[in-house]
Amino acid sequence: MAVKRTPFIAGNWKMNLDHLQAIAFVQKLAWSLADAKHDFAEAEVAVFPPFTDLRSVQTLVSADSLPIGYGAQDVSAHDSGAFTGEISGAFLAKLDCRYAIIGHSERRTLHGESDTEVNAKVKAAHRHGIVPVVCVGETADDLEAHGPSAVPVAQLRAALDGVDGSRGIVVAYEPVWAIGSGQAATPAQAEQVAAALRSVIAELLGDDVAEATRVLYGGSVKAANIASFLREPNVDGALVGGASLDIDEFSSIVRFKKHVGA
Ligand SMILES: O=C(CO)COP(=O)(O)O
Repeated sequence: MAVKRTPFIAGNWKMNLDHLQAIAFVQKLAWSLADAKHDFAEAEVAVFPPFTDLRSVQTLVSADSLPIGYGAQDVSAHDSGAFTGEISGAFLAKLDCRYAIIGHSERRTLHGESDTEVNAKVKAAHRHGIVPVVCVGETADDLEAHGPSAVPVAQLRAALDGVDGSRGIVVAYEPVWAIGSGQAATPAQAEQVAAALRSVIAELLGDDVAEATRVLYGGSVKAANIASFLREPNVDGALVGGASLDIDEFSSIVRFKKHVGA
């Protein structure tokens, strides 16, 4: 029987908004969605602030029982020890983080994060009950040389090696050339890769996990294009960068059904 996957709209703030700005933002986002009578069964919402904001966001979400999830933008592959500057999944779990983004292309490119490290981080998140949001995606050169699916598929295979699928994962397909460029993939391109990624999940973790796993698209998602992605059968939401920093725009993306008449 087909599982209904709840669409997931995730806002990756990257290195933006300090903890005071984060509190104001999350409060206003919650008001905006409440005003619009957003049904969270129609779309789950989570924000991914910088590490230094997480305690403040936790306190606000918990005190006001806000229906907004949150997660970290990275997690250490290690649980504790002499790893200066790293953040353990144990600490994130203590802050009730539901998710952690792992293997974002900015970490792969700017910090040389390898497929092996991404795999170790996925396992570290699982050890602490955190759902990894595993990011994969090809560069413009990869696209030209290998087509759209080859690199994301290879990255996902490596990321999921030896992973226990019963602990939950989210996969985000983010073509590097579409990130921050204003030039999103077409919905058909996103669907093609999302379907290929779902096949990898089925092969490595089983059909039930593949059926239940949300595959997101990320890269220049805006209120104006979100509905076209969500119409695709294998695209279950979006990982939003720049547009997640604007309350009206992000709230509008979350309410994707309302503004395009989808
Ligand atoms: O990298 C992204 C989210 O992780 C996408 O960023 P943009 O939405 O700014 O293109």
